[in-house]
Amino acid sequence: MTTALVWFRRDLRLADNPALYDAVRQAQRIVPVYIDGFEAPGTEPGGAGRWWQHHALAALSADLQALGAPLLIRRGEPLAVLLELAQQVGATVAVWNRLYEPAQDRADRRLAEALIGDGLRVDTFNASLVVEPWDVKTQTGGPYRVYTPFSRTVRARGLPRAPLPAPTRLDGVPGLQGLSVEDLGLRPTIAWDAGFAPVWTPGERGAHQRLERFCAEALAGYADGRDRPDQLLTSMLSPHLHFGDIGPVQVLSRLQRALAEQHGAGVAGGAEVFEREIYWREFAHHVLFHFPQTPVAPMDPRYAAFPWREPADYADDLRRWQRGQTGVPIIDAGMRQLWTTGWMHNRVRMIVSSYLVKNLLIPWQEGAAWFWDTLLDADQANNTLGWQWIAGSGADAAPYFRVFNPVTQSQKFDPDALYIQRWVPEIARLGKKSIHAPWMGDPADLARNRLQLGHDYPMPSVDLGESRGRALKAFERLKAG
Ligand SMILES: Cc1cc2nc3c(=O)[nH]c(=O)nc-3n(C[C@H](O)[C@H](O)[C@H](O)COP(=O)(O)OP(=O)(O)OC[C@H]3O[C@@H](n4cnc5c(N)ncnc54)[C@H](O)[C@@H]3O)c2cc1C
Repeated sequence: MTTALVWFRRDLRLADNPALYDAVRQAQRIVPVYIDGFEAPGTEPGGAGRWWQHHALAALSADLQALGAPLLIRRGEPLAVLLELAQQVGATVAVWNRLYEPAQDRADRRLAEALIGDGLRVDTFNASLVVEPWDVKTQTGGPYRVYTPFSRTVRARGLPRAPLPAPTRLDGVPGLQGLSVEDLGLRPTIAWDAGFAPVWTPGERGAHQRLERFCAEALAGYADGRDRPDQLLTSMLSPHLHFGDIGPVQVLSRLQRALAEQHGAGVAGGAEVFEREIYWREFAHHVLFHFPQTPVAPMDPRYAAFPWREPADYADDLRRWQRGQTGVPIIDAGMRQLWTTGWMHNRVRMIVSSYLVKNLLIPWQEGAAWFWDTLLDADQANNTLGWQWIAGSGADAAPYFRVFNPVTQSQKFDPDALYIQRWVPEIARLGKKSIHAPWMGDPADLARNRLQLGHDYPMPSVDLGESRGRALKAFERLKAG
C-alpha cells in the first residue's frame, strides 16, 4: 500500500489541486500536511495575511476532515517535519504545488533534493499560474520586461489544462497528532480585524461564491466600471488567488463558460479586460522570478540614486498616510478602506501610491511594507510590480512624469463622492465642489457643515502643485545622471 504526503501551502483548496489529484491517483493513503512557518525569509505573511491564512486553513481542514483525511498541522523545518512524518506513516511519496518567489523556489528545490536523497519520491506541480516563469522567453531567450508581448505570447497558448476535479473521498492515516489551526496564533491579538469578516469568506467556497457573483453581477460592467471605487465591479478575488483558495485556470475556465452562456458586448468586453488583469498577475510572477532583487531594489538601477527624503523628515507624513489623515479625501478614503477591510480598490491603490512616492517623496519600499502588513492579498510579486510601476523604476513602469493628481482622479472616478462619503464620514456632507479638495472648497459650505480644517479634518501637508514640481525636478536630475 502506497502512502503519500500532500504538503499544502498556498494552494488551500481541493478542486484543481494538481498535487492532491496526483497523490490520489498514485497512493492508497493520503496524509495532508501543513507546516507552520514554511515560508522562505521575506515571504512570511503580514498581519492581515495571517488572518486570511487562519480562516482558509480552518476551511480546508474541515473539508479534508469530511473527506476522510484530516489536515495534519505541524511546526518546524519542512525537511525535518516531512522526513519524520514519512517515517511515522511509512510514506514513500511527497507531493506539493510549486511557489515562485525566488527564495521559496530555491528552498523548495533544496528540500526536494534532500528528500529524494533520503529515498522519497517527490513530485511537484503548477497550481497557481497559467504559465510558470521559466516557460516563456523572449525571442532573444531572455525574460520579458514588457507586459504586452508577454501577455500576447502567453494568451496565445491558451490554458494548460481543464480544471481538475476535487476528490470525493480520501483514505487517511488515523491517530496522527498535530496542532490545531487555533494553536498557530495567526489571528491578531489586538482586534484590528473586526472589519474583515463582514466582507470576506476565506477558503475555497468563499472563492467560488465571489467568482459566481462576479460573473453574474459585475462582468458585464467590468470594462467600464473597474476603475470606479464607488462601485462593486471588480472580482475581489485577489486574496483568494494569493492563498490558492482558487487558481487562475479555474477562474479563466469559468470566464470562458460565462462568455459561452451570457451574450452581449458588455460581457465580451468585460471578459477581455478581466483576462488581461489575470495576465498582469502572471507577468508580475514572471518578473519577480527573473529579477529577484526587485522587492527591495529598483529594477532600473538608475533609480537607486533617487533623492528620497530622509526617514526623520518624512516620519510624520508617512504616519498620516498610513492612518488616512493626509487631508486629501480620496487618499484618506483608500487608506481607511485598507485598514478596515484589508483591501483597497486598484484605482485608489494607484492614487495613494503615487501620492506617497511622488508628492511626499517617500521611498516606495515604505509603502510596499505597509501594504504588505495590511493587505489581505499582499503578494510579493503583485505588490512589488505595483509599487515599482508607480515609482517608474519597474518593469513596463509608468513614465516618471506621470504624477496622479488625486483631486482630478477623485472627481473622475468617484464622481458622486460616494466612496469618500463612505470612508471619510467627517466630510461626508460637503457639496460636490468641496468634498474632493476641502482646502480649495467653498468656505460657506465648510462653515455650514461646521467643518474647520486643521481641527475636524486635516489640511494637506504638501501643496499638490509644488510637490509635483519637486518630484519632476528630482526625476529629471536623475535622468540627466
Ligand atoms: C501599489 C500597488 C500595490 C499592489 N499590491 C498588490 C498585492 O499585494 N496583491 C495583489 O494581488 N495585487 C496588488 N495590486 C494589484 C491590484 O490592485 C489588485 O490585484 C486588485 O486591486 C485586486 O482586486 P480584484 O481582485 O477585485 O481585481 P480584479 O480587477 O477583479 O482583477 C482580477 C485579478 O487580476 C489580478 N490583478 C488585477 N490587477 C492587477 C495588477 N495591477 N497587477 C497584478 N495582478 C493584478 C489580481 O489577482 C486580481 O484578483 C497592487 C497594485 C498597486 C498599484
